Amino acid sequence: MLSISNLKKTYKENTVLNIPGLEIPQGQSFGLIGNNGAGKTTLFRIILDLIRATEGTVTIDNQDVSKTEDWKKFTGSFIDEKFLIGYLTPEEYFNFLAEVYGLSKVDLENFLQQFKELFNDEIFGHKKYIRDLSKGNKKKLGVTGALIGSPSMVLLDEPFENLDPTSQIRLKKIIAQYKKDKNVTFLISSHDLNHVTEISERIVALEKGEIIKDLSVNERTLEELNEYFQGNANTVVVE
Ligand SMILES: Nc1ncnc2c1ncn2[C@@H]1O[C@H](COP(=O)(O)OP(=O)(O)OP(=O)(O)O)[C@@H](O)[C@H]1O
Repeated sequence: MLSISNLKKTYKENTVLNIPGLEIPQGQSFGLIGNNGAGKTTLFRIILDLIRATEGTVTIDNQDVSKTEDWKKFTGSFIDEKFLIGYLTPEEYFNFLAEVYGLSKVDLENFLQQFKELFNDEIFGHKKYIRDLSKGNKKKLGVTGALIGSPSMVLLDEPFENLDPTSQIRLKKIIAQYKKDKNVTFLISSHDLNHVTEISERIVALEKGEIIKDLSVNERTLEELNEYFQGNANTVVVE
């Protein structure tokens, strides 16, 4: 269970995140949406203790993420390319992760087998450094890296961005499979309302750092979200 209490992030006088309370139970697939600058990445970065909140707490299984380390063992994440190691090849990168997470060579081969279709023969065997991969292939590598080591919670920031349509569908299948087989909690931010609605049981929308929608996904949700963002697009900004 991830629990957020009285969370605020302020830069100078500018409050960019203000979440009085939010609980995400184990195994929930949680979609986070919101326009540019709404606070999605800020929230993920606070959850992962990459930045500190100005006020409030985030706990994972009752452990304050800013004060404990245990949650790191079962939390996978991919926020951006800085999570990768550009001077390694993909093979070297996964060997490194396997060592960190205590996977044998066979464990690693079995793990990577699930991503064979997603990788589409473009990741391995090309003697390319990660820094030279395309944006989409870097994304595939990062998302795969977030799933190594049997995490029980996974945070992915914009996992579908830069992926071709076939890869988007393949990734959705992988996420659904992980959720079904391993009861993994997924926190996924996305600008793609179709994808995020399809893979989430619950969707939270942020606007200017505040939760303005918290929906259990049903057959009406996508329409509701489209109407909401369409309404925003029709709003005339008066300076
Ligand atoms: N270091 C910083 N200093 C000042 N303001 C910051 C800093 N980091 C983030 N912000 C501000 O916090 C707000 C939220 O940004 P954030 O990146 O979390 O939004 P987002 O919802 O992820 O946006 P996007 O969809 O564009 O990725 C923005 O207004 C941003 O300018």
